[in-house]
Amino acid sequence: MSPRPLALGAVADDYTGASDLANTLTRAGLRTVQTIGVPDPGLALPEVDAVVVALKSRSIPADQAVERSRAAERWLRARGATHVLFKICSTFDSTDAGNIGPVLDALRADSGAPIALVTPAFPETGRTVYQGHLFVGARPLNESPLKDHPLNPMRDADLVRVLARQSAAPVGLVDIATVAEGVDAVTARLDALARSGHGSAIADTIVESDLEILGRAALGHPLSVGASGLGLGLARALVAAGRGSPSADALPGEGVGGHAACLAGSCSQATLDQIAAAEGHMPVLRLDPERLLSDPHAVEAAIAWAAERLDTGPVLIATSGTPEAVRALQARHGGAGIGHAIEVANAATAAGLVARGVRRLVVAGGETSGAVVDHLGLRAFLLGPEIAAGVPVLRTASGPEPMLLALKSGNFGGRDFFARALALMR
Ligand SMILES: Nc1ncnc2c1ncn2[C@@H]1O[C@H](COP(=O)(O)OP(=O)(O)OP(=O)(O)O)[C@@H](O)[C@H]1O
Ligand SMILES: O=C(O)[C@@H](O)C(=O)CO
Repeated sequence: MSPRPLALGAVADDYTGASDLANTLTRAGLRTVQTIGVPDPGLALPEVDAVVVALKSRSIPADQAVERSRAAERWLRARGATHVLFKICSTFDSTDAGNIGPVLDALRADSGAPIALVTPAFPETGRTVYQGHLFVGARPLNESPLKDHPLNPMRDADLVRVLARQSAAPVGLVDIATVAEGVDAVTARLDALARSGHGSAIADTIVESDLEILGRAALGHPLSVGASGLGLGLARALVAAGRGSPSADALPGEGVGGHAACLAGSCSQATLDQIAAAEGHMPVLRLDPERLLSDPHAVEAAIAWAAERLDTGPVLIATSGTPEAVRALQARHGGAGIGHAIEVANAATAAGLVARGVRRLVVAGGETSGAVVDHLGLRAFLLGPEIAAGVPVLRTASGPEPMLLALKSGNFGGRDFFARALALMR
């Protein structure tokens, strides 16, 4: 029997962002699975309302991001998705070279969409958009910690301007006054912008009810671009239209046993605070990135350090550094490419931990999570309980031995995140 058509398809540009979205969709009433890349034909997926295809395409060359996103979109449409959400970061992580604009342009061309509604807003985590400007809490994006991001420092809060530098077509604005007027006003504004040659429009969003309006308006087109907030709006609109599942709840927190460990490669302020808090209740190894780069045995030594302690409880291994330390390291080694070498080391550490019996793994950082999940060869995840806004427990949906993972976006979670995650992962 062929599976029933998907109510919603999503292409996510990183793995933590994908789990954030899958969490939101599940909680809003869509049964959801997260796949890593386009699923192989042999991968058995449960019957679901939504599939989030996770890519690691945020910080790769734009042409590769476009190619992978198009393949994911084709797969989702072949599974019956009439609307596809391109899931980007709620802090619009990108550079002038992309990859949000180039992927948006390509998916819009493929889907025949005249225009795509775009909003990274996620009010639950403090991301709002006003007059096209993105705020992180009370600060504009360019004054938030994102200005110091190791891979894509965000130094302009005006998203109409940011996206216009990346997209081939003009970018318009759906302002908050239009959103406040309701779905018909947003639809009319999108139509007018499309008629005047705009390919996309940044939509203002202050509170969750704005997202419900935007979700309903976005469903009138085949493509939209946004973070979990827009996912919430789309899911609520679909559930209201009878496309959800009464039993869409996350899985109960079934235990998998085994050892537990945490890995941090994110250098975001939230993660730095969480590592400091973890030092109060578990052994923490701060890996010196210089040593990682120069000593071929550094990863092995870190795994041995962990192996001596895992019998007595979870451990945390972190490469994360302060903005000053990151800048100094990048200056010494000539650029942000150094991040990739550190991701490779974190992935090798994860594999060593799993080989020593770790079955519950918390990873902080989107790129870091991508490197770890790829190296471990994990293919799909089912959704478990929510640890913090945007971060669910994930359970592997394939492979011989089940594992529980938490893939934390750098800026998400409170100070006690690692303890909370481990308490829910038994
Ligand atoms: N001490 C360090 N100095 C410089 N770069 C580092 C250091 N430690 C880790 N990195 C690199 O910084 C980057 C952090 O990106 P990552 O996506 O993992 O975290 P994040 O950006 O905070 O999370 P998210 O993308 O979910 O917001 C990775 O490439 C990682 O390898
Ligand atoms: O939208 C967010 O902020 C997150 O899901 C994410 O993508 C960070 O990497």
